[in-house]
Amino acid sequence: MRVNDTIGVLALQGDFREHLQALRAIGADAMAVRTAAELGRCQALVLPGGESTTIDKLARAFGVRDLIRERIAAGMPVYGSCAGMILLADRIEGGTSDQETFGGLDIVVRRNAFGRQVDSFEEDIDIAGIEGPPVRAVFIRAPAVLEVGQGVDVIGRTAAGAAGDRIVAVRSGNLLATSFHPEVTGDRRIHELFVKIARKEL
Ligand SMILES: NC(=O)CC[C@H](N)C(=O)O
Repeated sequence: MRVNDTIGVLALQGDFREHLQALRAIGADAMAVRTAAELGRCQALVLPGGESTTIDKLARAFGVRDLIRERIAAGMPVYGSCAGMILLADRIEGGTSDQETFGGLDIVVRRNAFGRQVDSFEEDIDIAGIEGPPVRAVFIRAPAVLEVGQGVDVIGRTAAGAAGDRIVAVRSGNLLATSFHPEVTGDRRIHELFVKIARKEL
């Protein structure tokens, strides 16, 4: 019997409600996390899209930042979407000088890699490990991955078109990150992938 299957969604800022809804729609036990006690009840965590600097600042203010870092280092499964990808990255290129991340994922990201808000776009992307038609990926002032370390698998990239050939989805062990927002499309396959990773089925 599994002791605890609960997946937390960091609910300090950003589109955490959409992630909670997506997880619940596929039958996962999901809860909003704002405090250390709440994080303690979760065995996995989703870092939503939003504004990575704000989420980092609020995580410090709410006293959960160090705990999140420790749990990631200890192997907690985490999925980061957009700002969440930035927070998971070990390094940021072009970040504000005082911007730190939770880290744990050996990648270098560039914030706002596709331009400004007005340059937001959608593209169909094949994701390694996801069956069926490509995933409709929504990019909103999205980051891109510039470098991946050893042990990090690139599982999705944009086509070499207007957006360029960019790495936008990666997995490293228990950590999954996408530049885009699957929580806004109704296609639950990225969340299903994460739930399988969290349950150690993949
Ligand atoms: N949609 C998003 O999550 C945008 C991320 C935001 N541009 C950041 O740098 O944090």
